Amino acid sequence: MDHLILSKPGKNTNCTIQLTGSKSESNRALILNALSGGRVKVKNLSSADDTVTLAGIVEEVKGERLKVKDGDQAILELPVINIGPAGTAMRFLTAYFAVTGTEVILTGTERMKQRPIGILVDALRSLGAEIDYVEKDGFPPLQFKSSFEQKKDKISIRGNISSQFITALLLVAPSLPKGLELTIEGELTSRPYVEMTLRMLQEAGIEHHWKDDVIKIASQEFKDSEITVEPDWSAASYWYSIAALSEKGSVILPYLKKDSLQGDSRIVSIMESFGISTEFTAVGLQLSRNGNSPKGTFFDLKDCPDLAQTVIVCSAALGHNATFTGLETLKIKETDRIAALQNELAKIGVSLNEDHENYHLDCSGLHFPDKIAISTYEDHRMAMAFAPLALKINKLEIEEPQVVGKSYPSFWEDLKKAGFEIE
Ligand SMILES: O=C(O)C1=C[C@@H](OP(=O)(O)O)[C@@H](O)[C@H](O)C1
Ligand SMILES: C=C(OP(=O)(O)O)C(=O)O
Repeated sequence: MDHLILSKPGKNTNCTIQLTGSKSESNRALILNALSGGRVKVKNLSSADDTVTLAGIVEEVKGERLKVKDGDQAILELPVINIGPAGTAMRFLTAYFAVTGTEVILTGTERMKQRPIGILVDALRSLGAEIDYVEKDGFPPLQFKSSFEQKKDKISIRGNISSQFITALLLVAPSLPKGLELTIEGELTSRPYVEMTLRMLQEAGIEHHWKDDVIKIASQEFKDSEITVEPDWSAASYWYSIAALSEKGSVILPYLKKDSLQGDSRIVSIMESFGISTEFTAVGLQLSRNGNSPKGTFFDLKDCPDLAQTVIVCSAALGHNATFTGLETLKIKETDRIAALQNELAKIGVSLNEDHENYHLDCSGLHFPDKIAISTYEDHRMAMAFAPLALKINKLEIEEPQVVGKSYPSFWEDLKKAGFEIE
């Protein structure tokens, strides 16, 4: 399907939506399951395409079907594993293949070949891994060699490009013969994702020690354990935006927890500023409008970059001028999300202007045409962040709507449950 047209005849929204499992938790759990030889079990895995892809690869690797046999014959060619657009899985598998000495080539989409990985490769090489770049230095595809011998246990890594590099190293750390002492240099971006990793390792029986910029994990065994993946808070954020743009109503999202491992649960406090109250009830999280008009004017999203599109588009649609910071990493995600937001917000007369580390949202020209078409740039979050605009625009065309599959395959079906019409 090259596009769909979204409309919302009634402006009240009342629904209960069962969200799929967290993509971030699921991807970590799959790596822990593989490294622990199945001792760490996983429940409620996400149905996100990225997780399904990673699960399939991990299954193949566990079954050793990827191993190239030399025997009497010369090795013909290495297995090529294509991770598609899944950045988290790309980074986690890089560490996994490196330290398990799995001889493969790991590649992804054209966009994946533009997403940096050099910092992680350098770190793994200094630990002793043999990894080559197949095309361009610093970027996928990567080629892994069949052996790994740990050379050292103390390494440093820059923290401000992607926390996924740090998580990737932490996940494999307990399986390293000498363990790992990781020093994070400079600022740490997306910090809650590192905390999530350490908390999940803890659930799997792995101790760590984190003081200032140094995280230590000794070589140790996983324990028999079971990880239950919580629903995805990044996915929940689109429902917050829908509630904020609806006239009235309430949305119930079962099984989301107050004490979540996911940093994107910060959407609760961010959306307080946009007039949405959250209650944790017996049936799940219930969000509803409290009648207050938007009030916050400065939002730091360094800890929760995946919320940026949701919050910026919602603020724009409410005509609420605000300043956002902590958006540096958005340029190297599924697309350059800053450029994508600027292009698409211009269609409703809103601009997002860079000013050193800040971005100012200027809604002075806000208008809602009867019909607009939103481009999605192969980015699930562009499609989902703009979809709530159907509450303001009669016919909202979303191009390449299947992009949502990356993290939230049932997104359009769920919108129908909430009274959206889709042509
Ligand atoms: O570890 C994770 O699961 C993730 C970390 C974040 O990436 P960065 O650390 O690159 O910001 C986030 O944007 C991504 O969607 C998921
Ligand atoms: C950045 C994201 O994912 P990844 O880095 O895993 O591709 C995302 O889901 O918004």
